[in-house]
Amino acid sequence: MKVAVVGATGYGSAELIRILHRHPYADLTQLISSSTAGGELKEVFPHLSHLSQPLEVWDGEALAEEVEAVFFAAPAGISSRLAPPLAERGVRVIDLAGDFRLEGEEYRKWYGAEPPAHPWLERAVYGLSEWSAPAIRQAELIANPGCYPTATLLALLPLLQAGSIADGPVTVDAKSGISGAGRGLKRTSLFAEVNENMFPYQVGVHRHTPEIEGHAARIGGRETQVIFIPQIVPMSRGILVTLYAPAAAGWTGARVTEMVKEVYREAPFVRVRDQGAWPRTKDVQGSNFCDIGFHVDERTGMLVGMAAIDNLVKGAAGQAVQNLNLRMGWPETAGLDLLPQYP
Ligand SMILES: NC(=O)C1=CN([C@@H]2O[C@H](COP(=O)(O)OP(=O)(O)OC[C@H]3O[C@@H](n4cnc5c(N)ncnc54)[C@H](OP(=O)(O)O)[C@@H]3O)[C@@H](O)[C@H]2O)C=CC1
Ligand SMILES: CC(=O)N[C@@H](CCC(=O)OP(=O)(O)O)C(=O)O
Repeated sequence: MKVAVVGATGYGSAELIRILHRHPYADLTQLISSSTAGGELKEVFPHLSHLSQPLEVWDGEALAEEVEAVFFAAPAGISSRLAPPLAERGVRVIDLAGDFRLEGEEYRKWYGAEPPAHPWLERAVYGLSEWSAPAIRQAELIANPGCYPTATLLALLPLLQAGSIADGPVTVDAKSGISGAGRGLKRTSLFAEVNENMFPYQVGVHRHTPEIEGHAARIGGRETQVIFIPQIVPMSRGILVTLYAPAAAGWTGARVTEMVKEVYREAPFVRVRDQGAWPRTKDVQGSNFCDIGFHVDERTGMLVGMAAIDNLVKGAAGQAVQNLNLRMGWPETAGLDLLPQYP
């Protein structure tokens, strides 16, 4: 099946190209670029200098004729304009940006912009693959989750569903490699700012706060407030989320672990780690795995959940391909049988 990527010169696109290159059913025939149309892929990605693929200008009409699915890997605000006309014409859309993840009012408040026009915001399906597969299989437009919400929700949702944490806010301490900020030039992404440095940013105002809370309520069935503290750590890739909440009565670390193993028994990309074998970013690097682990501190009664993903794979391009696989009825793992790169 022919597919296209919009936003061809970014990190998310590079990862989509890597994954789709080995996909058995999807053929990446169109790369759409706003900055480099008319050029070639190898000009912007020297690591792909052996591939000759042109970068093309956006033409929605032509795209709808030529491909059956389009991945949007551009910043927020692009897909809300360009994706609905494609979806109207039956092209499957998978959006890596945040345009279709929040309800209208929330979007206005946290993105400071107008949400996508009715009815596409309502019709879009939030693509957390492990939790929304039946809806994803029918979806016209898939809102791929953000990287931090993916890691957080995969650890948090089983706890909410099983009642293993008491009511009250959940603290989400989240650390990310700098590729999460994209390939654009920013002072906070410079080597001298990131190397041998760690820093929180957007504390209390990050857009992933409403995304986590909204989908924790919608999927997990329980209103939950989160205190979300994103931080940059001196790595290229990887996210480690540690969440804290008071455990409900009777839940030990071992019991939580067994319960969550059962929840993800048939999920090919979620690996629930045994007590002591805690998730590590290097164990998932370059792969679509999310590793999660749980501890209940007997002295304080606090439950600690830990989740590691590669932000560009399970946090972006990998989950996007997983969602295409679900949508098309292909094996969920098609193109994604990537072992982590270690060390
Ligand atoms: N990096 C990550 O870990 C994750 C990213 N995401 C989301 O995925 C999307 C892509 O992210 P990522 O690849 O990291 O971002 P990058 O900044 O690396 O790339 C985005 C690309 O979008 C294109 N683009 C189109 N219009 C514009 C514009 N007005 N301004 C700037 N760029 C534009 C550019 O490609 P061209 O010039 O070829 O058009 C650019 O290279 C974003 O929405 C991001 O929030 C989601 C989860 C994780
Ligand atoms: C390290 C870093 O900067 N990370 C990005 C999150 C990447 C992501 O998931 O972005 P979207 O929700 O916009 O798709 C950030 O904090 O904005």
